[in-house]
Amino acid sequence: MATALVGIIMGSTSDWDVMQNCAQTLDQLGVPYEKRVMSAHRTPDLVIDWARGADARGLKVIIAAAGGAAHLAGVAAALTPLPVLGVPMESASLKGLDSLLSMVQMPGGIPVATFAIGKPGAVNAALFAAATLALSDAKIKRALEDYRAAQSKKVAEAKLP
Ligand SMILES: Nc1c(C(=O)O)ncn1[C@@H]1O[C@H](COP(=O)(O)O)[C@@H](O)[C@H]1O
Repeated sequence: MATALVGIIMGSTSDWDVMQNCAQTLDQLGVPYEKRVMSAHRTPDLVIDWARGADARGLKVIIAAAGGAAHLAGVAAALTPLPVLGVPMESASLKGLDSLLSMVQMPGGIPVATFAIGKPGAVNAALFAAATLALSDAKIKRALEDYRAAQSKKVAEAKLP
């Protein structure tokens, strides 16, 4: 199995329903990844160990998903020099606005590149991670070009009822 280049982490198994779209997109592009559930609130020691070791394990990009008081991405970003992409999960009470704001409003100095709430963000974070890797990987670049071409064809050929 190829060494993982992307680490997908999420605050709860309840985030997987949405985040499987991120994993599927990376699968489509042939980008190797690892995926883990961990929480800055519920498993702080695990997050510290995992994020501190991510760079040395060969990961290049981290995608962190969380909902509500979504601190996971920010805490991971504080623990690693790797780029961290945040995907806010839709929350039951505030529809994900809480997740979005707690992820995007990072203090200066520790960036989290924050994507749209829910599935569009999950897919786009995977595409963005792949685009970052494509800067130095011709195979991933071709896979991204093919993805775009297929997407354009689908839209151009769409039939309305
Ligand atoms: N925001 C965080 C963090 C964190 O930021 O560390 N850990 C869990 N959670 C979020 O809590 C929500 C509810 O979790 P449960 O469904 O397990 O109660 C999830 O969306 C998760 O990402």
